[in-house]
Amino acid sequence: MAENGEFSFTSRANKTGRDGLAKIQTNKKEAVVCHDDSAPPVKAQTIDELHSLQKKRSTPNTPIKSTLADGSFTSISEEERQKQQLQSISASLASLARETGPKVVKGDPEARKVESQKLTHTQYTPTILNISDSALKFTHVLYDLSPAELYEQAIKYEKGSFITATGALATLSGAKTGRSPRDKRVVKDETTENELWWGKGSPNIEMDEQTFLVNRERAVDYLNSLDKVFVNDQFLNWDPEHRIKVRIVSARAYHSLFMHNMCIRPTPEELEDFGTPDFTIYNAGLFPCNRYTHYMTSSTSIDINLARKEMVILGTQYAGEMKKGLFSLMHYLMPKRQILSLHSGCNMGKDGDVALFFGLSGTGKTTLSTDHNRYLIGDDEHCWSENGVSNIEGGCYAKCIDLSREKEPDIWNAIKFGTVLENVVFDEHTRQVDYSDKSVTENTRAAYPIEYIPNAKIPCVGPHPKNVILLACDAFGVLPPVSKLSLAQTMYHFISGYTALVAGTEDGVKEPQATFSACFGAAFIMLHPTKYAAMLAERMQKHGATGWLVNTGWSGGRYESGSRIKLAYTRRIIDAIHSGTLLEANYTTTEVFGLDIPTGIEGVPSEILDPENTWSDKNAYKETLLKLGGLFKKNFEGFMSHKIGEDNKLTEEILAAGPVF
Ligand SMILES: Nc1ncnc2c1ncn2[C@@H]1O[C@H](COP(=O)(O)OP(=O)(O)OP(=O)(O)O)[C@@H](O)[C@H]1O
Ligand SMILES: O=C([O-])CC(=O)C(=O)O
Ligand SMILES: [Ca+2]
Ligand SMILES: [Mn+2]
Repeated sequence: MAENGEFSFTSRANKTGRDGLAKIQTNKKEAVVCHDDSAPPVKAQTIDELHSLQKKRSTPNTPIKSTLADGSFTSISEEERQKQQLQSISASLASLARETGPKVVKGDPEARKVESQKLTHTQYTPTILNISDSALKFTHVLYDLSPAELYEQAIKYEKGSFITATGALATLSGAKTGRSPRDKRVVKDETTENELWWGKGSPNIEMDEQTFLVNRERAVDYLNSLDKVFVNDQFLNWDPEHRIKVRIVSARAYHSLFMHNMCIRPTPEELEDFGTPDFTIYNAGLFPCNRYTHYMTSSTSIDINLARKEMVILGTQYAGEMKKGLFSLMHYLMPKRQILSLHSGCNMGKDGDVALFFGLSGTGKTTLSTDHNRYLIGDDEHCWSENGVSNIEGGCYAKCIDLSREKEPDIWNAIKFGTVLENVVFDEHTRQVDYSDKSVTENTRAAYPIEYIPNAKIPCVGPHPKNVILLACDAFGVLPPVSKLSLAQTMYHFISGYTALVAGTEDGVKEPQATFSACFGAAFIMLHPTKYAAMLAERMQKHGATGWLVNTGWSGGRYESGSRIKLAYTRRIIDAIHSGTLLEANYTTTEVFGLDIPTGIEGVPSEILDPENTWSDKNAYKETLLKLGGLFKKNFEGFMSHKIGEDNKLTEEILAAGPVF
């Protein structure tokens, strides 16, 4: 690896056509020479002409409509439509201080080099108050490019972009290979001060409007200083009544392709009628924030301004920031409409039975919602409204570490042309990915459109959930592989949001690290956790959903003596939940956590169902169990004074549903 953190594949990558192609010298008069190919000659006089034939122009879209003052529709010319679109993009990229937008022109600056002299740019020139050099410069916009075009852009201009053996686009996200929650700021104004969750435990770090504008200007100036920017206009939420229009302005083809895959892709007709976006992201990627700016504590800042409907990203190229930034937005907008937003996966059986999968990062939402025998509604972000469930996204974001074809065939097969593969390591020659390699990061990821999963349910909506499955990866090895929960227990564990991972291995000390993250996604919620919990309780009660706690972590002892529960067993457990057989099983109740555990499940060794059986040292088991119980209690102290729902009854039940000892 080179010192800049990027891979260098010296010889191979640089051999191709750097010097451009030489002009063919054709000589018509000498065409009598006998050639062994009998095909008609190519209809081009020069190589450039030949290349221009290769790219077929897309068939024009259906007639473009625009609304007249009297409400009737009229067709507008392609030229006029382009002009309107460019005006909208120019307005998006406008400097607020100078009150002027950049001169925006569509297309790749490289492709236009030759023609540029004769080209008349369709430009937007607003009333210019102050002219500066930046206002005289053109910014080329690569608008809603196709995956193929984005591949070309990435490979040509973004170091670290390669096509893997199965056709995916391998990329590097730079210095950041995960989100930066401590750099996520939200503008506190008169409205958000009262509406949002602030203070201890809240993910919303405050910033003021002025500072937001400073960062926004920095991002916009950076983007406008580039030769070209990428713009995606897309949707969030498959529920047509509550669809949100988002625009993403970014500096990298990687980011544009990532969002193309992760958000809902508009049809050409929908794109024509797109209009003004409801929310805009300015992703300046590697360009840092100014550390002398008020509130800045590092070179990274991810800033949300709900009033302005904008988000600015400075100093990180990790694409997950965009995805999860929009999720935060939905966690604000949806509850305002009485819709519950959830960090969960979701799938549906042949009979229409829907299951939600909650859990923190790496606990199995994507793995377990991607089930060959069920329809995938979504792997990570959903809404639960009066009408049922809907996916917020149009793609999946799967963890790839140790991915295997046998255990996760549908995810494996989704890693093909169009898929973004982040931070993986592959063979220099064959471009075969080594999924076990953690050299860049353990958080290797694949982002693919949901249709890449063969049994995806399109549109990604479904009826009210029947089962609510809470996933925890318990590295202490004391939580049972599955427990049936009462409503109060479901709320207790939902608010706790527990998981535990094994800490870093560098110094040989492997102590499980318990993490509690309210609503299994505290990093993304905007309101107090009890607001979401109350909505979940109300919906589960109304629709008769059953809660389950599934430990996808350790069994047979702690991390050092035990091992992670086999994925095959977890899948059998989940099957028994879906089929309804687990609801009918016999149960016993555990000590301390008071969890109801089944005595038998088809395809799962009965002895593992009660974790106590799997520990050879019973004292160590009890000690570890009490230790974890203590951590739960301590974490829940912060929620003791909050009421959940209309009456105090549920609140009291929830408080009593935690560990007792
Ligand atoms: N018993 C098990 N159950 C579920 N997953 C398991 C199990 N054993 C190992 N795994 C592995 O754990 C990982 C679960 O990650 P997954 O992508 O499903 O996380 P996620 O909950 O979707 O997280 P994120 O919100 O970060 O996307 C996968 O790599 C999977 O192969
Ligand atoms: O957002 C990410 O980087 C990955 C993810 O899904 C999560 O952490 O929940
Ligand atoms: Ca996931
Ligand atoms: Mn997630």
